[in-house]
Amino acid sequence: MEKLKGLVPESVKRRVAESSSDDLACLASSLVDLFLSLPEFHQLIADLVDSNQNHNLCGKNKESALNFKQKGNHFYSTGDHSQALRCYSQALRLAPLDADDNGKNLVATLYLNRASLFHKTGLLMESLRDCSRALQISPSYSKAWYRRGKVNASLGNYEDALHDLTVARDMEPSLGGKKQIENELDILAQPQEGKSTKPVDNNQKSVGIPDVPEHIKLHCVTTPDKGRGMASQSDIPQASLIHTEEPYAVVILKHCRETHCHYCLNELPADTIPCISCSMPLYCSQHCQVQAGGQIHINYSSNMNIHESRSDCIQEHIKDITAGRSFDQKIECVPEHKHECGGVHWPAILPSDVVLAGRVVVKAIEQKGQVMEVPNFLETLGFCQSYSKMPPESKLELNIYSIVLLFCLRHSYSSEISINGVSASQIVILLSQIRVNSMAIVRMRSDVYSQLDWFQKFFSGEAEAALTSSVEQVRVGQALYKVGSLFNHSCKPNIHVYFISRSLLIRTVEFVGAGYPLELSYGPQVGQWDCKDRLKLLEEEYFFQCQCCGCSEVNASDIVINGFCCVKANCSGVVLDHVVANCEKQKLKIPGPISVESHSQVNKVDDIDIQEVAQVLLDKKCTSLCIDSGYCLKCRSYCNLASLSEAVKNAWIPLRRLQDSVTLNDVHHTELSDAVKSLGLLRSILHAYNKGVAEAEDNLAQAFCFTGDLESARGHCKASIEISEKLYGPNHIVIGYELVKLSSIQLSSGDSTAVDSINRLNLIFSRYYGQHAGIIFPYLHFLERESSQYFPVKMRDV
Ligand SMILES: C[S@@+](CC[C@H](N)C(=O)[O-])C[C@H]1O[C@@H](n2cnc3c(N)ncnc32)[C@H](O)[C@@H]1O
Repeated sequence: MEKLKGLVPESVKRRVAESSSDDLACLASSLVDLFLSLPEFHQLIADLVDSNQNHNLCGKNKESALNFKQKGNHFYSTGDHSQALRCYSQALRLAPLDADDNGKNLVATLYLNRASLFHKTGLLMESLRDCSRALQISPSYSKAWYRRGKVNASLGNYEDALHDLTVARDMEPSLGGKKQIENELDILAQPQEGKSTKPVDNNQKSVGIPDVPEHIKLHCVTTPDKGRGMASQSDIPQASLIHTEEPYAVVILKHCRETHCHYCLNELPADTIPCISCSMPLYCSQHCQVQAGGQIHINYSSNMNIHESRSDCIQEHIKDITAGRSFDQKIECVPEHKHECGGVHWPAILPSDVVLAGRVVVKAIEQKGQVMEVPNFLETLGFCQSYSKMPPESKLELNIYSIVLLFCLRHSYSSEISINGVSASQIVILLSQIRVNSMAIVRMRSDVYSQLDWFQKFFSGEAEAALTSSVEQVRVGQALYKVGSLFNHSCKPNIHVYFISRSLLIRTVEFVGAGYPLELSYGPQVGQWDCKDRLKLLEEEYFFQCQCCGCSEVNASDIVINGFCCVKANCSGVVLDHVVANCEKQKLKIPGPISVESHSQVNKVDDIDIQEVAQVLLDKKCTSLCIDSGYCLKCRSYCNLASLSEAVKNAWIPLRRLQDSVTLNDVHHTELSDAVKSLGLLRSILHAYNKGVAEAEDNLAQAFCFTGDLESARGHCKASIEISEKLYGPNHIVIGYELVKLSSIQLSSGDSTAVDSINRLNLIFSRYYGQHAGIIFPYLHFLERESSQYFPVKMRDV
């Protein structure tokens, strides 16, 4: 792509830089002509769409599949189970569905090999699913019936095991084989201990998305500052579910391609399923595979005779297993990966948002039922866009990608797709809409589970184990939601977004009055960053100047978050550097008199210290408030910020070193004591509620956990939380995440106040995630279970 950019003449680049959404068609038409005249462009398209190249990234390849199968068999026999699994799964990814391997279907053989591996390693459900997959492809595969019977027997599912083994015996051609199965059947025929129960297949379990209560009705409102936005027609209590929605289009992010399902975006199980026509996507279940790639058509005719001359219940059993019950579920009418399939490279190579644009175009065309001459579907989608406000470099990229995508779609989807200035400009607009309207689908960072390891190590007496992770969310996908994109941003959001699979759910995090805007955070929040950093990010990523209450009204958090403390002893005032001071002055330049009432954010703060700090700004009711950098806002004492900033920089050196040592699992005592001294220095220079102090406290908590000094760890963790409470407010989800750490430390050190922390974090989580808190964050169940085991009396009192 860089090469193409370099081939665009400077004069055209200037035109692109100056272009607006109104004159795009003419510009795009010149670019199409330019690219068509360049051999390099034709080569690039050929590379992206040709599925028959030597170094094919995404196609099926029987030879490679057989190679991986052989390696898998080798690792299996030498006992290297994880390598064997990797090889079988890779072979499955590469094997064409109709490939033959010594008279057997290769894919069915691979599923069976993997099923044997799972059986051997105790992954019984995975094994059962792979047996069924092998049988759906080759219903008369006696070894697969046999393996299925054995796995069902291991699961205690004796009735199914009997049926499986009966079918296996009948289909087994060799006499020796038949005899062996007879023996197994004899053993099963003896009375079995325990009850025969159907095992629950978690792979097929999906969480139902609840309906929004009927009395909650949202409507779209328009304001001069923010355009369209959403509001409620009536008052809404805190923690109410106000909106759920399925995406219009979704794409997995590149870094999650090997770890998450390409359809539902959940973490992949061990028994991954590949796409049937290419080697790129991986799915967690056949349901997701079919939703993404379309229905699989297997020719059952050659297997029709397998039902003959068998009892009704055995016939029913064969039909049940080989027809694949999971396909019965309702299939979306537009399989979203289908047009990218067949081994072409472009879906793997182009950026995720360009692939997402391709999915939007195809879905829009499919829904219309005809390929449109001009894809004017954008109007019907109704997303806003900010093309004209984008920097020149982004505009050029969008213009190039739009033409490349059109060529890819014409090759892979429909030759009727027209490529001209009008269609290319429409794709440019679509890409710019995706930039500002798409949402990142997130998941809780899975190494939260490493906390679980850490925690269990404490209980088993391995005190040197470390608290390895904070609770974090990772982006796994990018999606467009038609209604979801109408919610505007606030750095002090009153609603919270989360995802179950690909479904969007929105909940209020505080009481919201009728008609009041419902606003979520696009990323930055008050308490996380100061105002200037938030404004910068929103400007750079979303191309707007934030007009939310957090950025336009004085709030205590923004004043103290990067503040220095006053040089005068016992003064709780704050000293601002010139960047923060200028930013706060901007807020006060709002036309009209400044009254205490207008600054609702400050009035809401109930903590007396922090209110005192902020109140200094509001005591003088005029626009010429003195927010000079370097002077205490409360007592006006002067503070030499230049020398203090240098001291702060130096104080961070030992703290960062300590952090690195924790990461490397190698903490020395001297490092720890240097870091404690640095924290003391930071506390003497920075304001008591400065974010940097909270981070230093958190670093130390982690390091003391590592060394097993849980009392110190608990103290630093609490100190960090106290600051976060001032910056975010006491019931913010960030406090919930920090309480997870604190309660883990408390539980580990036998401190019964863990119960209070767990109760508090449960309240916060249910406010943000409602009844889904445990699904989003399974570690909650673990904390509850452990605390009721160790402090049963206290838990009962709650
Ligand atoms: C996802 S859209 C939200 C819906 C949009 N207002 C509309 O009319 O379609 C994002 C766009 O809304 C506007 N917007 C959202 N939050 C804003 C805020 N806090 N301040 C100013 N503009 C905002 C910006 O133009 C931004 O690019």
